[in-house]
Amino acid sequence: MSLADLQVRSLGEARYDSPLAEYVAHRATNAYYVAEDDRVLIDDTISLLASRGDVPLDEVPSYEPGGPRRKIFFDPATTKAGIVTCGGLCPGLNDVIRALVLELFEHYGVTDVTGFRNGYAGLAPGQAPDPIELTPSFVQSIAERGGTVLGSSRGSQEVGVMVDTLVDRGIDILFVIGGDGSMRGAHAIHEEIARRELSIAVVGVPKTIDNDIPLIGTSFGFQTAYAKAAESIKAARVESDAAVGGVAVVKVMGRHAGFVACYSALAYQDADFVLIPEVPFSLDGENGLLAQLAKRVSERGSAVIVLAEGAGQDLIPASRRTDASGNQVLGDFSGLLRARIARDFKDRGMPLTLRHFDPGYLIRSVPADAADSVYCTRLAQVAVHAAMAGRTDIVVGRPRHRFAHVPIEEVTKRTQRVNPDGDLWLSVMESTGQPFTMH
Ligand SMILES: Nc1ncnc2c1ncn2[C@@H]1O[C@H](COP(=O)(O)OP(=O)(O)OP(=O)(O)O)[C@@H](O)[C@H]1O
Ligand SMILES: O=P(O)(O)OC[C@H]1O[C@](O)(CO)[C@@H](O)[C@@H]1O
Repeated sequence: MSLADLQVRSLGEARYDSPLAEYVAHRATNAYYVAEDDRVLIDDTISLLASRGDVPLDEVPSYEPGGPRRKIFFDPATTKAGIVTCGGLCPGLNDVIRALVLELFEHYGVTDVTGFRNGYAGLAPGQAPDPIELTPSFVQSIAERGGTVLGSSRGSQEVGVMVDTLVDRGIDILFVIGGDGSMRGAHAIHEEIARRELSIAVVGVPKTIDNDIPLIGTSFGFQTAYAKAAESIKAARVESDAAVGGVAVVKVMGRHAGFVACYSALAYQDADFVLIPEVPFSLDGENGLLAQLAKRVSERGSAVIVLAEGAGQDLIPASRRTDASGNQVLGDFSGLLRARIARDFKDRGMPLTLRHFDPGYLIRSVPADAADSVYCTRLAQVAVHAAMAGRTDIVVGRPRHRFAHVPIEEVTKRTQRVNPDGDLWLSVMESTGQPFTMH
């Protein structure tokens, strides 16, 4: 694996003493890693990888550590910040908004924070309701509910128009909470800002319940989401165990990445088969899924299949994966699978009670659990420290268990997938007992 040196952009030289300067000075003398020059290799990453001989020292990524800086770029007294949430929902969005606002107000003394409504549409005049003023009292209780108080959207907006809005409103810092598409948008906004030679920081807090954004560690809300999906799998197990020839199909989100399916299936080890987009399989044939399923039901009396929504797409006729305009869409493999199971059990003369569970939107609309809420708070704090220090065109994340700044372009270059040869998939195989190949 060749790992890039992750160059972080900054708006310019830090000019003001940070309100947290005293704490930073204290930390610099006690730090696990030396943060004095704001650009260091993470010590434990180097020693771990180098000691294992996995990666040559010069290929270890140099993430810039997250955290407060002694000097900052923006004057808190005059700084105006904006927050926008884009893309699909994810547990913890309100937690991130809340923590951004509290950190800005309470630790930096920034008192002007605008919440743009309905995603990037809120940055295009006339496309969304007026922005709202975000204050500590407004955000105090918002994390009790799922979703986002700001609203979200997926529409397409002119980058130049969005930057015009930032300029018109005097915004110095834009926080973008969203998925890979939103981060591409954030990078495009940064490019336009740079082209106009403006000093506006763009900092992303990556969001995806699919956990498919690379280099950031686990994404916030992911744990809450798979825990919710695991409840459906547990229910599916109970239902199928109590039925004659009980088979349950639990469809979970995951268009291109099967992380939700893997983790939710591992949670209570209630699944017999996990199907993910990264691992192809056949329905027919001696080792195909249908034969394996019949075998499992004969032996155990029931079976639970956890299906990531993007799995099995290659088994659906192309015409059912294309919309009226010719665009590729997600085909209904769950429907096809259930039809094939019904036919197969009938052909085999086996009794069947087939149940379908679709936790779908439920898993992403719930509030964050305590662990995710903590994670959201810490990510938001790191995002505020980064922005106040003038970092731009970055996202915050926790690669290798260290909060860090990662250039936006690095996280949007590729998407993270379950490695079919990796230890997560091995755990799934061990837990379910399904064969490594089903062809
Ligand atoms: N290259 C780009 N330039 C400008 N805006 C973009 C770009 N790519 C995506 N966007 C905008 O980002 C917003 C969110 O994108 P998208 O719908 O892909 O969701 P997402 O952030 O990937 O979240 P999810 O993970 O839920 O899909 C949309 O408003 C979209 O127009
Ligand atoms: O229905 P929506 O909002 O377009 O979102 C569905 C998609 O969003 C995600 O939750 C996140 O990208 C996917 O797992 C899912 O396919």
